[in-house]
Amino acid sequence: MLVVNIQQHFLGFDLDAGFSAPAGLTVLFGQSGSGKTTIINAIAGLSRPDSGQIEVDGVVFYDSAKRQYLPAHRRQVGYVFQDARLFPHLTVRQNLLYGGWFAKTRKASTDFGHIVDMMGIEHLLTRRPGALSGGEKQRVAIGRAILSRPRMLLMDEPLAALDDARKAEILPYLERLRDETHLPILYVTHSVSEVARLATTVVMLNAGRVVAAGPTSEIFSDPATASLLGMAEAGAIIRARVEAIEADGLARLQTSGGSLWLAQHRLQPGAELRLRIMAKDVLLALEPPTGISALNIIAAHIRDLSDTPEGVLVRLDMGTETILSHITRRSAATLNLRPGKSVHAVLKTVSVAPGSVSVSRSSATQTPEARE
Ligand SMILES: Nc1ncnc2c1ncn2[C@@H]1O[C@H](COP(=O)(O)OP(=O)(O)OP(=O)(O)O)[C@@H](O)[C@H]1O
Repeated sequence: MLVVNIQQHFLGFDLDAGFSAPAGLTVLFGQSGSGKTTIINAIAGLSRPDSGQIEVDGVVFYDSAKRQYLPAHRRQVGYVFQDARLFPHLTVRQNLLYGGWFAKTRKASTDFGHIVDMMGIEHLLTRRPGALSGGEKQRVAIGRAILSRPRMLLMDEPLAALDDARKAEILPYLERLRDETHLPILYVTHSVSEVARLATTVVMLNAGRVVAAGPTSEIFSDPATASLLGMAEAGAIIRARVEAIEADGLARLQTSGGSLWLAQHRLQPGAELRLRIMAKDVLLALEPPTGISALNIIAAHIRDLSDTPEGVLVRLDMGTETILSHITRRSAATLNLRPGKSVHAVLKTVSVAPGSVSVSRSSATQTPEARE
């Protein structure tokens, strides 16, 4: 577990940020200039805050009150930057083993094989970085960071320099990294779809302060987060499991609120997914609507309503999950929406996180099962 509580003053900017990041992938998320780089530089030991504490798994990196400061080279923090920063004259194998003081032990060679396999870079070991794609270089850079046996990993926008195809290629490796290494990973990104796909915990920063922190689904279904993201990006993330691929090719998904159907051809029964449901794509009806093309209609209860500059954001409980719907003030008044009321949420679009993987637009007439 990483525990951070630091203060730093620059001319025109004050950072005062406290949060903890458990094992798993914690995304540090916030607008440009909100203090993300200042925080990760302080954790890496590249800069010293004015005051505060930083601790990883009980090891004190910095404690101003106790005058403790562990220099960067003794922190054992793996750092992955936007650009892979590999040595161009060394092969991939040599890059991976660079500084590999541990390389002669049997455990080390097992680790090497395991990490090479986890990052899918076995076939690249004899190449030099010049002969790798951007995504491959990043996988090697991540492999190198893990091979240094870090206490934790810091990743500063590791996909920002890649095009969408390369991003999609690397995301499954980041998921494996998150699920198999049990390292705390602090990951900086501007991309909501990366957060949706990867984050187990989200720390939202605004002007040097932590404005929200917690499990991803909770943070994204919070109206306060929605207003920070803006209504075009606001939306909940819910978990789903693929139950079956039906005869017409639609995948039937089980969520805690009921079944959903998705036209996603690459899904396999049993797969666990994260779905992103944008607030602007959720309509509300008092009765289960009939004769409409939307396939995904789920019974829900209104938890609360909050005003936005453009309308009303409705927070809905759907089983144990929470989703958001952004509607006009006139609609909210006409339907007399209030907390506790039962409604039917019509999901125009459900996308598998990240949004770039696939988007399902339902086209069939509603079936009786679709109302479940
Ligand atoms: N060494 C410094 N001296 C003075 N001001 C600094 C210094 N480093 C950062 N700042 C200021 O601190 C604020 C936060 O910067 P920081 O780089 O941490 O933000 P960020 O969230 O990482 O932004 P971005 O997403 O653009 O990388 C900015 O206003 C920046 O100008």
